[in-house]
Amino acid sequence: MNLEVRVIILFLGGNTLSVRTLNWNKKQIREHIKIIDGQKAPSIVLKDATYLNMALKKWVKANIWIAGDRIIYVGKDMPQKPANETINCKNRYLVPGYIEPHAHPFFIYNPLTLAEFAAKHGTTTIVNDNLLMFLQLPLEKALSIVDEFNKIPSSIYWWARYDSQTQLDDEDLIFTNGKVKEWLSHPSVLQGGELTGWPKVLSGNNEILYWMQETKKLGKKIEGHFPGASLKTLTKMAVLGVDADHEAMTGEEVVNRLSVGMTTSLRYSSIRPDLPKLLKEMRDLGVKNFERIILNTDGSSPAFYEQGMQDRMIEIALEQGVPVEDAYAMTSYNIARHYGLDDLLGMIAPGRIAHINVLENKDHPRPISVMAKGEWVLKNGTDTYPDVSIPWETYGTKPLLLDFDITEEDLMFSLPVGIELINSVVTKPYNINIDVAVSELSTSHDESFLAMIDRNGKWRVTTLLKGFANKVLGFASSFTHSGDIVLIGKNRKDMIEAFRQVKKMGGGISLVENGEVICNISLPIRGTMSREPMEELIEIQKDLEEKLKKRGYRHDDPIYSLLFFSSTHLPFIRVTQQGIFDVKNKTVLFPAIMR
Ligand SMILES: Nc1ncnc2[nH]cnc12
Repeated sequence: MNLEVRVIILFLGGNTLSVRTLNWNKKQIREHIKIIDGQKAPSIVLKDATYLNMALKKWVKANIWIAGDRIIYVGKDMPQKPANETINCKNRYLVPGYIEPHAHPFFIYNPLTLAEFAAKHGTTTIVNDNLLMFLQLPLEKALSIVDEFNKIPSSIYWWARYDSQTQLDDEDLIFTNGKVKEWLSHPSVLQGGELTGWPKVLSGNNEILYWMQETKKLGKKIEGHFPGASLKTLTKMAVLGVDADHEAMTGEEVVNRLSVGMTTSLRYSSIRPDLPKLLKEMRDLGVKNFERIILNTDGSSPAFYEQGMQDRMIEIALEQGVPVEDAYAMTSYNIARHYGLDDLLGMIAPGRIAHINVLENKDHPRPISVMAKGEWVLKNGTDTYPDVSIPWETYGTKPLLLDFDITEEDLMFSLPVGIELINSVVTKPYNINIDVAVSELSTSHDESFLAMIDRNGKWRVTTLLKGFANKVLGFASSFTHSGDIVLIGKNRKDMIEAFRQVKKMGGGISLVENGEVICNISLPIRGTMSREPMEELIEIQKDLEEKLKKRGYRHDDPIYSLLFFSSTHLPFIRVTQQGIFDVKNKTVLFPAIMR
C-alpha cells in the first residue's frame, strides 16, 4: 500500500487511529516546544538524576523536565523558567515505569484495584485481558469502560480475544465478526489473543485466521498461548502471524520461541512461578541476549502479589545474574518496543509519557517514589495515588441478580464419569464408583458433588469432583470463567445454603458448614470482582485458602481452581455451558440438562 493510501485510511479510520497519535493535541505540543525554548515553565524538574538510558543501555546523569503527563527534556540544562516543583534526585536512580504485559485483571481484584496496587510497585502500565468484559457486557458498555481507564494515572491497554476458551452455548453470537473487529480496532487495544484457540486455526478455522490478519493490518501484535508446543507448531504459529508467547516452561522452550522469532514472555505467576527456573536454564543454554525477552505475572491471584510485581521479577532476574540494565529493560523498554510503543513508553526520553520510578539503588528495583503520567502516585514511600473511580454500574457491571432458587432436585448426580482435579487447574476424567444417591457424601474420601448452574437459571451440569477436598460441605462461587455458578460439596443442604449466600451477596464466594457461614467473599462487580483494595483481598484470599486447606483442599490456588473448571484451553475434562466437555476430542460427553 502506498503511503498516501495508508495515511487516508488512518485519517478516515476514526477509532482505528492508534492511541499514541491521540495523546497530545497540536496546542499542547506547541506548549511543550515553548518549554524547551525557555518561554514556558515545566511542571516538575527531576534534578541531578542518574537515569537508565535504554537506547545506550547506560546510566546517565541528567535533569529531567516534565510538563503535565509528558517528559519534555532530558539533559544537562535546567529550564530558563523555574518549574513548579524541583526535586533533587542526587544519589537517586531513575528507571522507566514498569510494564505488566499480560494481566488478567479480574482475579477477584478489578482492573482499577490492580492498577492502584501495581503503581505502588512501580508498574504504571498494564496490558489487560478483555475476556470477562467481552463475555459479560454489551460491546458499547465494555468499550466505554475501556475508555474510562484512560482517565486514571496508570496507562491501561487491553488485548482482544478471538475465542472464549470455553464451550459457550452461543459462542457464534458472542464472538461475532463485528464485535471482534470493533475490539481489535479500539485505540487502547494493543494485540489480538491470547490465542488459546490455535488448534481450531490449525485445523482450518478461517474466521480466526481472518481476525488475525485484520490484527496485523491494524499494525497490532498477536499473542499466542502455546503450552508444550513443539518447534514445528511454533513455526506454524509464527507463519500464521503470532508475535509472542508466554507459555515456555523450560529454558529450551524459551530458546524455541526465540528461534522462531517470537518475543518470549517469561512467567512468574501464582500457578506457574517459573521465572527463576527459566532464567537459570537459559543461562545454562548460553542465552545472553535478553532484547526479545519480557516478563509477566499472568494474572496471579491476590496473595501471590504480596511479594510484589515487576519489582519482584527484576529482583529475581538480578538474583539469576541477568545484567542490571537488561533486567529493567525486560519489564519496560523491551515491552514498549514489542508493541511499537517505545515512542510513548519504556524510556526516559523526550516525548514519552512521564512514567518514572525513583530508586535508592540500581539493584534495588522497589521504588521509593513513582510517577505516573507526570503525577506522583507514590512519594517517598507514601501512597499518593489519586482517588479515582470507575462507574461500573453505569456500564452494566452491576451486582449479579440470581432471580431463582435451587433445590435438592438440581443436585441430582447420575453420571458414570467424574472430574478429578490433579493440581490447582488440571483435571482428568475418572470412573465414579461410589453411591451418590445420598444427601451427604462421606468425609473419608475426597469425592464431592460438583454442579454448574446457569447464572440465568436455565440449565445445570452435575457430576462428581475428586481431589478438591474431603471436608468441604458446601462451597459456591459466581467467580467462574463463564460467570455461571459452581457448587462443590459433600452436603446438598450446605451447597444450597452456599448458593443462597452468593445470591444474597449479589455474587461472590461462600463456604458453608452445617448451615453456618464459614467464609463469604462478596464480589459485587458482576459476581467476579471486588471493589476492595488488593491489600485487603490478599488477606481475604489467605483466609479462604486457610479454611479450605483445613477442610482438605490440597492444591495451591483455589481461586484458579474455580475460574478454570470451565476453561477448555486446559486438559482434559471441563464443565461448560454445553455440558461435560472432553478437551482432547473436542466433544460434549454429557450435555447440560435444562432445569
Ligand atoms: N488463559 C487464561 N485465562 C484467564 N485467566 C488466566 N490466568 C492465566 N491464564 C489465563
